[in-house]
Amino acid sequence: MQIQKTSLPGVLVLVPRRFGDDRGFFCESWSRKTLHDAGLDLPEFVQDNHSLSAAAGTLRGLHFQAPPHAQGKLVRCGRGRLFDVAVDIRKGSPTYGQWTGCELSFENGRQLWIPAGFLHGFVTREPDTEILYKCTDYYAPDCDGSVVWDSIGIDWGIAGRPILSAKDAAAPSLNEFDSPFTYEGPFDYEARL
Ligand SMILES: Cc1cn([C@H]2C[C@H](O)[C@@H](COP(=O)(O)OP(=O)(O)O[C@H]3O[C@@H](C)C(=O)[C@@H](O)[C@H]3O)O2)c(=O)[nH]c1=O
Repeated sequence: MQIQKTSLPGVLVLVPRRFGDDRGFFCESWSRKTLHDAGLDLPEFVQDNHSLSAAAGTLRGLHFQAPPHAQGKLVRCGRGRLFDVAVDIRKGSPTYGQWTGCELSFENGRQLWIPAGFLHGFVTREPDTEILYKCTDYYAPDCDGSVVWDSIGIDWGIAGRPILSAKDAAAPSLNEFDSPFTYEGPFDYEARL
């Protein structure tokens, strides 16, 4: 398992080991023990999500759940290719409003760890792209929130407008948004990695 820091402290790229053979490959896509041995203890995951986006250029986000149901997410791509993005929305954070992104694909097997206190969104780069992610809290529609995709200066790598849900198209901009998260200092694991 490789663990790589990103430009946003707290957000990590994880690359599980793949064992290839004549049949294809095998990989442990999640192992609490392997991560613990590498110095990374993530919160407990309680829900796994899976979605399919039929067309390339489909953008879902930027989403969060507010406390007390804030979610950390461990994201990977099951089929196809997508560009996954995290944005720090913790008030008082030295990196408030900053974003980082990573291409996740079936081919590269990368995963992105996005802690609570960050927006999450992605755009698909191939038709029929599947995303799979583990969440640290259950879906709580009353705590669901979003920020519009084009109010942060993210380079999504797309030409023209993406395909959006009506809800995502009508989301507030980052400037209009009052974040429910507050910065509580650096994540313990950053110093250990
Ligand atoms: C997120 C979610 C949605 N739903 C339902 C609500 C709705 O009827 C339908 C589709 O929901 P949405 O349009 O919100 O789906 P989607 O736009 O794919 O939302 C997801 O986007 C990515 C970026 C995330 O980070 C996720 O946490 C989630 O917010 O699924 C659940 O039952 N459980 C869930 O956990």
